[in-house]
Amino acid sequence: MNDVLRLEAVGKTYGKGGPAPVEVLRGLDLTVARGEVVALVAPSGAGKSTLLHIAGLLDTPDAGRVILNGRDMTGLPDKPRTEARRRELGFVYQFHHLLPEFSAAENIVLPQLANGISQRDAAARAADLLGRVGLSHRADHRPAQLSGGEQQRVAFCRALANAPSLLLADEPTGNLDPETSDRVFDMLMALVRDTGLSALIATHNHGLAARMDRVIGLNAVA
Ligand SMILES: Nc1ncnc2c1ncn2[C@@H]1O[C@H](COP(=O)(O)OP(=O)(O)OP(=O)(O)O)[C@@H](O)[C@H]1O
Repeated sequence: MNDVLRLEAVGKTYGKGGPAPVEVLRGLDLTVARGEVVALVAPSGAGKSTLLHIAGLLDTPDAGRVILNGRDMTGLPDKPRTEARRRELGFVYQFHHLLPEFSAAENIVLPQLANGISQRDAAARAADLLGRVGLSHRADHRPAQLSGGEQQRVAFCRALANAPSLLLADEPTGNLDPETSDRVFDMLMALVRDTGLSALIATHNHGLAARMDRVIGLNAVA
């Protein structure tokens, strides 16, 4: 079981059976091996978000299978899918989506408490992660008090809070200026490598994609 994620012949059509169906994915095969960082490069509208939602168990394909850590997740009820999402997956988006009323550290502690980790262990992990991205001195600041790059670094730490096996990221540095994007991306890669995480990272940036282990292109179906 060396693949963390395996998508087999995945298909997705929005509005199937309706007057204006939109076929987005057809017969898509994709694997992410343990410890591998894969870039997903796709033109706008090709179905990158759809694919990440399916891989992230937030949406279901209407054909094919989604296998996460050797377990076929296709057709499972919501409860085990939600559980797997909370324990095995980490998410980073273009915008940080941090909780504004909580500090950087609290934003990393809260998802751990939801998974039954003790306050003490959660706080220690948050401190460790913030240290790895050079933000120990910002632990008690709220998101609005942080720069865009700092907010995104906290979002990376939050995604890793529960030690997932797979990170799914949608344009994780797309909201930052090119120089900050490069620096913050380096930190994300260091975090991923240090923790032995696997990742599927969608980006329009070919320079960033070239720094990952493998690049997968996604073309529009129609
Ligand atoms: N709920 C929906 N109903 C109908 N069509 C949809 C729905 N969601 C997405 N689509 C269509 O599916 C296609 C793929 O959308 P998706 O958001 O996956 O693309 P994307 O590659 O992430 O694009 P971008 O880079 O612009 O975010 C688009 O043509 C979009 O209009």
